[in-house]
Amino acid sequence: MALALKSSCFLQLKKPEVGFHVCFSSKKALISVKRYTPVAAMRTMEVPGLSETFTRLKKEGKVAFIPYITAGDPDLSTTAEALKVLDSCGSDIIELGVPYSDPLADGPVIQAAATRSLAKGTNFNAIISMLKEVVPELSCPIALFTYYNPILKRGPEKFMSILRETGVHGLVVPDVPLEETETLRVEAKKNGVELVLLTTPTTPKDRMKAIVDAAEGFVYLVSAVGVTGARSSVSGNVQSLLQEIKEATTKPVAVGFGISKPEHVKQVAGWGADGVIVGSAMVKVLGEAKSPQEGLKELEAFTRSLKEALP
Ligand SMILES: O=P(O)(O)OC[C@@H](O)[C@@H](O)c1c[nH]c2ccccc12
Repeated sequence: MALALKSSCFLQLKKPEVGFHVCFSSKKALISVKRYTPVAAMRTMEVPGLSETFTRLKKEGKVAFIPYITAGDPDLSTTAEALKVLDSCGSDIIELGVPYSDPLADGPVIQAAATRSLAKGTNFNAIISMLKEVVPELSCPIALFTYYNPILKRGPEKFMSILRETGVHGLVVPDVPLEETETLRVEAKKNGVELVLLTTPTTPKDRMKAIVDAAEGFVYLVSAVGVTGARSSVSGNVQSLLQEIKEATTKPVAVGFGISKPEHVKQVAGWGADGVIVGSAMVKVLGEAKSPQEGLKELEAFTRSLKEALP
């Protein structure tokens, strides 16, 4: 006897990757239970991590384009839209900054963005809630950028598990020296989060070697001494720094600080960088526009112009 299907429903377990489709007959008899993978979880699982992204790009002869924006500037719903715009314009990894009141490594543009964002009431938990909604819609991985304070507040273990649950693939923390990264690295690894480490033009060679050995995802080469911010040209020093790092490691190296124009992006790629990071110039376009809508439009055009300058 055929059973008339009365109702069916989807049940999702706490684990985002496991769900069940349950069917009942009109007489409330259980017909079937099928395991399924929710669409959102499928998307999250398909998105490769940072190092995997670089491996794929290398095979294709491409250089990663990595924009940075500050979360909550001008507000979190615009950040959500901006992430989608950056993703759809072909960003390979997006670095999303958590605003902080004392951003010691940041120049005026990112400082102002953090101030605007904090004035709107942006906090870590709100950023995470926004990301939980948006990450499943993105095809590129997110590297969260934060000063140490929010990590200290929650403890590295809890912090990293939050990143894992949110689908964040990478983490950049500029104010933790290598010697202090041990616990962070252990907890990051446990949670599948790649901890990116930074090296600068003034980092001694031995220390640079220790940094590249410990780095996950990619090595962040800070192109110039000082704070973040657009500069008229990229320091010629970067080419030899890249060479030194490449002699010390096979891990991918992305260059950031002061890169703000298609010419810069092209030049750094020509010097052999595996990725280019553009922060302040992006933040300026988005945060200083007449309206969020204008900002998003300009962000799209600017991203395309930078992306087109890359192989
Ligand atoms: O803004 P710039 O000069 O384009 O640099 C990249 C940068 O913004 C981003 O990676 C970043 C933002 N704040 C930082 C602090 C330290 C190191 C890196 C960063």
